[in-house]
Amino acid sequence: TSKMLTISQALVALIVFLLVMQFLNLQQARKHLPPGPVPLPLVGNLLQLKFQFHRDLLMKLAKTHGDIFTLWFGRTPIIILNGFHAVKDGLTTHPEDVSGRLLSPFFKTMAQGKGIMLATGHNWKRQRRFGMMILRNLGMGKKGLEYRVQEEAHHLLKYFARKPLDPSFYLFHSISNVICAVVFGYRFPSEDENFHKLLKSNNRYQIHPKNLLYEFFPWIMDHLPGPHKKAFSSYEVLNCFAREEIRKHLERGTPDEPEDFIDFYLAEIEKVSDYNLAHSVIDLFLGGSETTSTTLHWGLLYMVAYPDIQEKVQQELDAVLGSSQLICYEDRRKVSYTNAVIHEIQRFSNIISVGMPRICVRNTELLGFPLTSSLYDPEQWKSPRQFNPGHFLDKDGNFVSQEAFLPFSAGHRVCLGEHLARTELFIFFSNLLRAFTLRLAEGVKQVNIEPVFTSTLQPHPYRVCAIPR
Ligand code: HEM
Repeated sequence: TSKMLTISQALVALIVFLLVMQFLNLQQARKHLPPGPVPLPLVGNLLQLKFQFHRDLLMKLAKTHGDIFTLWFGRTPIIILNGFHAVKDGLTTHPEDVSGRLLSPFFKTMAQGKGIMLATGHNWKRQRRFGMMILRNLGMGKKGLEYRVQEEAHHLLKYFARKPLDPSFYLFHSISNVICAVVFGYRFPSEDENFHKLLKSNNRYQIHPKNLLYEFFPWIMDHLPGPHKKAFSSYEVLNCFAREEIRKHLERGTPDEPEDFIDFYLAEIEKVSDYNLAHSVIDLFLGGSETTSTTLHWGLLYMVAYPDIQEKVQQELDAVLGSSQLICYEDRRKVSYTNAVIHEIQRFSNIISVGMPRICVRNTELLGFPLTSSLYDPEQWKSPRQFNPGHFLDKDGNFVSQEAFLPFSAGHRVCLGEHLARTELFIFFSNLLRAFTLRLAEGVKQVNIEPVFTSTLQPHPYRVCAIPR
């Protein structure tokens, strides 16, 4: 036993030695990076962060360490940019340098660096340029993007006439249908079984704290059950669906006038040698569904919480747009107050409170770059923690845009769907408020405007009565 003891003592001593060495190495590495809390061996700052990136905690750390600070994700340093100036400078001063995406084991297994959102370097550039060109081409013509949005808004009004309801599913359904129409060329009826499968897959694709285990031990977790397996199988459902749609498009051949994203892509396939289409399709579906519908979900809740603001929007819409005119995105210029309210909904809900990680492509010691939003920067907004459409109005009530309004991020990877998202927000919101007055469902006394922290910030579930006007 004394021999055993010495072996185990030697093991313990070795482990302690390695931990101390790692601690010292970390201290050495920290000297070349922005300041930040002291990292521990193995976990870095993950214990202090409670294994998540929480907006308020990050903003608190910025108060102590400055607007550019370093956190350690295990042995990987991650630079956090906080507030307008740090975010803007960090993403736009050398935009090319920070245009990489952190391809962690979890995301690597999922998308293999293909498509747009999780790709880096040459492949990303080509897929992104291609995606943007197609969306621009689809924007033109009678069946263009705006037409699709108007069509979906029209369907949504029918659902809202049933009351009281939890609006989240209907919003999500309509917004994903816009993407389906754009990408696949058709919309799904609400009862379609395939569509429900797709929507369910979208919900599961989230960065679950438990998936962190996969980031550290992918080779072990590959053989164990857990939320990572669910996320992978959901992604596979989307992947199969996308591939099946591509097959159908190939079978029927490309029409002379391409009608949807897949048509355009296939018409160009000879010019783009490799096959990233399925992943680009998934990126548009994932990037374009939950984001916009969650923003609208917040918007309706704020209207219930602030009925005087709701009434002012309705008065403006009635006076300027009338009760039956088809609402176009261009109309936003005529309704300053409504436009300001929509911007304030995006600012205040701050749904992507910690942005998508970037990596430096020039620096060999790649750094991650999640960033807290500039939307709550006290130096940029009069009352950052209050819902106040005045943030976007001058003293005469005209709409004014604000530099610090960066919900779609900035630089070379700025959101690809920004124009579509803005069109959707305006057309959906104006149509809903023109048609209905929103009130809390009977018996519900309180409105909770605090967020639930998931991958995007979500409102707590609520039910509204949509009273036809
Ligand atoms: C309110 C709605 C939306 C918000 C707040 C939003 C926000 C964002 C943000 C913050 C990023 C990360 C940019 C970065 O890396 O810095 C992003 C990327 C992206 N978004 Fe959106 N988005 C919205 C709607 C959409 C829509 C409708 C689409 C689809 C057409 C879309 C497609 C994408 C894609 C493909 C990317 C990846 C771009 C790249 O990595 O190059 N988004 N979005």
